[in-house]
Amino acid sequence: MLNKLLIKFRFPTFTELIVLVLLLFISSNHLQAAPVNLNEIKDNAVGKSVLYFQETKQRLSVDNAMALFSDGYATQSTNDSVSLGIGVSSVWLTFDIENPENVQDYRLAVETPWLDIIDTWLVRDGRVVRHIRGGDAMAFEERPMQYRFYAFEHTYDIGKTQIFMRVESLGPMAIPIRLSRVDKAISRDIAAGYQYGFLYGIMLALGLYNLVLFVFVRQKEYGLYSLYLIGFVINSLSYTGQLHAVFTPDYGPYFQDWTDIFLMITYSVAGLHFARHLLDTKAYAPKLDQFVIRTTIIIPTGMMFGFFLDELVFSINLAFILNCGFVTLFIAMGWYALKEKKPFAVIFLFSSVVAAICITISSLAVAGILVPYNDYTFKAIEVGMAFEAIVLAMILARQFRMAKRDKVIAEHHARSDALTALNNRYGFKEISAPIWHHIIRKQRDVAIVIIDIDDFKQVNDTYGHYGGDIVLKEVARSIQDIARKDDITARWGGEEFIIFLPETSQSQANIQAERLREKIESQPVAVNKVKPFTLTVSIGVAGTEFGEFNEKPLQEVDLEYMINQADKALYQAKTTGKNKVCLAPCIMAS
Ligand SMILES: Nc1nc2c(ncn2[C@@H]2O[C@H](COP(=O)(O)OP(=O)(O)OP(=O)(O)O)[C@@H](O)[C@H]2O)c(=O)[nH]1
Repeated sequence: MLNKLLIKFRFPTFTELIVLVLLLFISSNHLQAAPVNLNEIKDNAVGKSVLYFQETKQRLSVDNAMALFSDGYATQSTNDSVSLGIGVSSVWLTFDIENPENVQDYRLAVETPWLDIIDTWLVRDGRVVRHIRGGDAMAFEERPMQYRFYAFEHTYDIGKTQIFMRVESLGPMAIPIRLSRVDKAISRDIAAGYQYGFLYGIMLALGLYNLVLFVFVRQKEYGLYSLYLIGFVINSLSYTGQLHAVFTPDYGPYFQDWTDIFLMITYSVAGLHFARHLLDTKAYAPKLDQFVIRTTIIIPTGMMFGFFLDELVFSINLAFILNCGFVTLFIAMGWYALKEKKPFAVIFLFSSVVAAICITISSLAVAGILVPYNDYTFKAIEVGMAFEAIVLAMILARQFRMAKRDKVIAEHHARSDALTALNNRYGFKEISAPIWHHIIRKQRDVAIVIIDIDDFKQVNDTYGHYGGDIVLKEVARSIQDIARKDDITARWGGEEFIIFLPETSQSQANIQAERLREKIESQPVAVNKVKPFTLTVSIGVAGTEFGEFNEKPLQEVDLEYMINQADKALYQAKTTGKNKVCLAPCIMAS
């Protein structure tokens, strides 16, 4: 009829048009996808050669399915991965393999590890020559290959081999099929082994490093971060089957499924709490913080109910919800931290967004939406997570350094006097104690000088507290100027100062003290442009001569006693006219 139309060159009648449309419709129903030519492929996704349909009611036999395909009851896949959503009915797929020349070994793999049951029938000349069953629901050791994904190898004879597959799964129905020459598949496996080894190696090393830090530093962040990272790596190894192939080959799919769910929930919960602590969200985003806490209580509790009631699908859904929420909550926490100008917020948010983009790329690629399915897009999720892990580790390392620096600063503040920047009483004791013991061991001389500003109350009364503070700073500066490198200077109390002079006898210390007294006396102090006034100090000195103090060997004296003696000498200086140096045991020096 079509020929007639073309030969006569006239407009078709209405009836002819109807027939033409029907013919077109029938021919489109008899879909004929291009076969996969083994001459042309080495290592290819074959999705675009695939026809598929979904079972509607009861389970079909392979003969029923073949009949339906030959009746044209199918849809042509336009993507490398056939993708139909979550919780959908089982799918039948078919494609032809054309081998024009040599008999060759090929590996067929379905590259998502979560598909429950996959059956493949190889058909030649209308006869099933091989049936291969596998999938995630089968124990690892019962699968056609001890491999990450459903896969089998086959030697294809010359001519056409039809492939019929049935895929059943409760999880996302994404079916990326790859046909590779076995040698190519093996080299891809080796390359993937290196890539995964590298990524997981980094993540595990970071996880373990932070675990060690947690054990020694006892800071929650390190523990949570290491749980998050190690949990993620073990989860990846578990759902790709590698963990079970090595450690738990006999435990079966029930154990494997629940291990995946437990690990997924563990690392998500640890990751979320890690982010809360790192960013301190409780302080400025209490609602979000509470939401995260509740989420990490409710979902694992629900999951445990699912576990006790043996509701696998319910628990899987909860784990997926938490996993999706995980990325969103990370970004939300990062966003709040950024608004609060928290340190590390920018880099935290950046790494979370990169991870989220990578996860989306992999998900879309596997779902066959917008993003082409290939090795890079498939592994984007791992790369994204590794990137985030490294960035978070860097943040933790920086935080560790900052915490150490803060500790040093805090310790310094605890030991020094804020007004004069000299040591305070605590700092003085801390520093001088070991030197005191050293001097005793070596039988050297040592001296203590205590300085008190004369009539300081009057300074305060005349020039105010502010003026008094200026005087205190001036005296501290003079003490610093006179002191030698090894002397330990401190503010001992209100307007009292102390100097610890190692390797110095009492007579030498007396000279130093006298020098100091003269220096202060000769240096008028100015407060608020008022006429400068003169200060005086009284000083008490206690020290050894030839290794003896008050005719006692130094071993029989302690530092407190020597300080006490210097204080008594100071008291004598005060009570006998001020502006003078007195020596212990209370001998007038000048
Ligand atoms: N401005 C200022 N005054 C202080 C500080 N610490 C203590 N004082 C004051 O120092 C004064 C010490 O007074 P007193 O103990 O009577 O001693 P003084 O007036 O120096 O008399 P003498 O010691 O007998 O010469 C008090 O008025 C304290 O309030 C301080 O850090 N800054």
